[in-house]
Amino acid sequence: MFFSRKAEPVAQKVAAILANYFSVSTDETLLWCSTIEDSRSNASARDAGSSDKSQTVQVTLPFCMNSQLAHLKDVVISELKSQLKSEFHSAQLVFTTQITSQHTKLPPITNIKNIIAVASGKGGVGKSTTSINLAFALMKEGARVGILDADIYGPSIPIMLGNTNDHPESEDNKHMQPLEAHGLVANSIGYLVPQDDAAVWRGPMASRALTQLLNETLWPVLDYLIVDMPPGTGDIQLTMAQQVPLTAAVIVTTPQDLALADAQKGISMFEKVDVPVLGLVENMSYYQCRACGTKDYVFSRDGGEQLAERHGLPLLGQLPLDIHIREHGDAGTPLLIGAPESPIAASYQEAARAISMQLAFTLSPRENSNKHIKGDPIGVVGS
Ligand SMILES: Nc1ncnc2c1ncn2[C@@H]1O[C@H](COP(=O)(O)OP(=O)(O)OP(=O)(O)O)[C@@H](O)[C@H]1O
Repeated sequence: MFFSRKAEPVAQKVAAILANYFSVSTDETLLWCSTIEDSRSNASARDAGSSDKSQTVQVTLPFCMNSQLAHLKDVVISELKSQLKSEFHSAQLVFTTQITSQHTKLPPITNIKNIIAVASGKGGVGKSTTSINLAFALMKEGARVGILDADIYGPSIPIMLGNTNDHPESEDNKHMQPLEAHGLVANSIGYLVPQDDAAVWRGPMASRALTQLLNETLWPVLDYLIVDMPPGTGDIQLTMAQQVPLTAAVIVTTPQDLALADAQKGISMFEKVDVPVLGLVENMSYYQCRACGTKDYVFSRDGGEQLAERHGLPLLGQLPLDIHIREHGDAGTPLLIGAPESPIAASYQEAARAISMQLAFTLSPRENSNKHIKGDPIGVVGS
């Protein structure tokens, strides 16, 4: 078996179909497509006097979308069948995922391809809930994901992961093993110090804690590390955004005017430090009555959409105010784990795919993109 470097006609057709599907250029999608020729089948085809070549087109997507791959494959195969004279079997099209490490101004952290800050201008809008569910949603879509709870003033990730009594282990007193819950690797200031201690830290100590957590954790190879930022847009958040090699940021807001004004400040803060904002997630967009299905727009309507439009940013998702989101978070089994087949879980996954695609389509790959990927350290501690 060998890989062909130049795109064979079938691979070119696949690239054109994908370009149309994702509304990007064929130049981009051609980079995803390669042809694998099975020399054994070719030999047997020749023996049988046939000139048929057994070619497999391999598509390596630079973003994750596992839940949609079967549908995408159906679309490509049915288009190909209408375009090709010869037969093309479904087994001749293979999809894989290889998330690219995107450029950052600061040098990358070992093993982490992309660091995504989830931030909100205002407290209590559901930033941590959104962070954890997006992390699991990205995982479900096929990415390797970790979460870092940088919310020094109210670390809630340990509660949402149901492992508040666990502590990261260290063999050399310098580095920590991250904890693992439901397959997600995590670290949080909440695992290390009593909450009341961290809550009185001043700015420099708080941002030093974040860089230490980031640098001293033995992260396995991760496509995405989600960083749950402390709420607000003050000096502490600005320093954190400056000191960490953030690939991009996602802003969480409710549709309410008050929250939107603060979300706007969040966008400006990341712009100031040259961290691209991928888009907005609107949380608590509406409440849907379980008895009659009526939607109430408790915190106003479509504010996130309008703010996104004003800044030319995508609205990555709209999540309802829903009792299950809160209950599953409190129980240590976030919605994506506790109710993975629910429509709300599907909405988080849609937002996760949008984030992954935004990263792949709007940012530039890092030079020497894999130099900092050293491989998984031995033994991640499970809970
Ligand atoms: N969409 C939602 N539906 C129902 N409850 C939600 C939703 N989003 C968040 N919550 C609940 O609202 C509360 C605050 O959420 P969360 O801790 O995620 O907010 P936060 O913005 O991270 O807060 P902080 O500013 O304190 O860091 C939690 O009890 C959480 O379970």
